[in-house]
Amino acid sequence: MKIIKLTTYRVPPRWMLLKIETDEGIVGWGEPVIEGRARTVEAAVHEMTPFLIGQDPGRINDLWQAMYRGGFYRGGAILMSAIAGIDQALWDIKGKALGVPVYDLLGGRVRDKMKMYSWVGGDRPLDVIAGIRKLREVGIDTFKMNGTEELRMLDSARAVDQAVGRIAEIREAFGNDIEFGIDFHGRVAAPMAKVLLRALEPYRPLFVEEPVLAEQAEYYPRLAESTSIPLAAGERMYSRFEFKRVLEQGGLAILQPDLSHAGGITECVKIAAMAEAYDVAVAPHCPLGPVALAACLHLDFVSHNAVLQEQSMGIHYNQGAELLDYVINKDDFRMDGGYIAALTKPGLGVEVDEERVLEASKNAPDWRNPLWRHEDGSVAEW
Ligand SMILES: O=C(O)[C@H](O)[C@@H](O)[C@@H](O)[C@H](O)CO
Ligand SMILES: [Mg+2]
Repeated sequence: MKIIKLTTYRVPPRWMLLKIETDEGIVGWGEPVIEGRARTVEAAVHEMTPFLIGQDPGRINDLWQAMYRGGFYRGGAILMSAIAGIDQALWDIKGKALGVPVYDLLGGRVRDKMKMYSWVGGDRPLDVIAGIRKLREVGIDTFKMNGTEELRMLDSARAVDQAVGRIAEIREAFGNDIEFGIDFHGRVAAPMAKVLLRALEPYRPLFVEEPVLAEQAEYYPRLAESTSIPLAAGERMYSRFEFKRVLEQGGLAILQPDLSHAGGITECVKIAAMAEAYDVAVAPHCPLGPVALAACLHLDFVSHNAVLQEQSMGIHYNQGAELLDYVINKDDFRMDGGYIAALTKPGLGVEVDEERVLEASKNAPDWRNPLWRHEDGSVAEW
């Protein structure tokens, strides 16, 4: 079998889908994208295309190594997202060619169902209680929200009380009937991280995500010493070589590699295995589309240490299209009591509605995240 064509489709709300065609008629889908940089990743995918045309799609490991090492410069959000989407599509092709779901190519399922969580509140954590109430009606009991609005490197007791007050209200309203992660979203600088973690301690969040920016990873062990709250990070780390360092230094209880940013299934399965050796859990990051989610689920179903899966249904970013709008087999993504069953169709298990994708790609917006500024006019982490 040979790869004959790669086609990219930028689609609302902010995703990009990649279709890889082969000379035997089998087609694979991937989701190479960095939110807000879809066109840059698209260019990276098209730069890799001449190398891929004519190659055997079944030699996923060799193609991955050649894409990663062959260009001399390597790693980073753009190149690893391009490789990720191509990798996902290659696994999709291999599974379809052999008539088995990707998890069966990786040794089979370690679980019967996977625990999911949903976002509540938006860029600024608003109406969280109402959001939780609504999702609990459909059996969701695990949530994630932003922990703060803009936060200065050194901010006030009032800002801390505001952040903590919201969390206190959640525990007040729902007790231990629900669990929730708090995403600091990189908005909290090291001086404030310890203050906030200490203040949140009594409310026992399930985890705090990106307690500091990924470029401040050396703080993870120090922050972990100061709190019993499990710390999570990973959406802005792009290869096992980055995750190696945070595992060696300790501090993270949960790794959150993104299957569309960190080299795809081939790389993230390795990252999950590395984490297991350090007794660290994995909870793949996935605020994206259905192909990215499917790739996450195949990793979840073969990883003993996979504990939670993010999905974007109802997320504040999904303006203009929802998680399953481009999917024909919507029922396969049904959640039951906050869990999802394995995707059992051959390959990734996503039947892409190609017509819908083509139509939507005709006027895809160039999504950008907002540029936030503090009251003094300086740039604030979003
Ligand atoms: O945890 C999450 O989902 C992420 O922090 C998410 O909010 C960001 O990755 C966003 O998609 C960036 O544009
Ligand atoms: Mg996050």
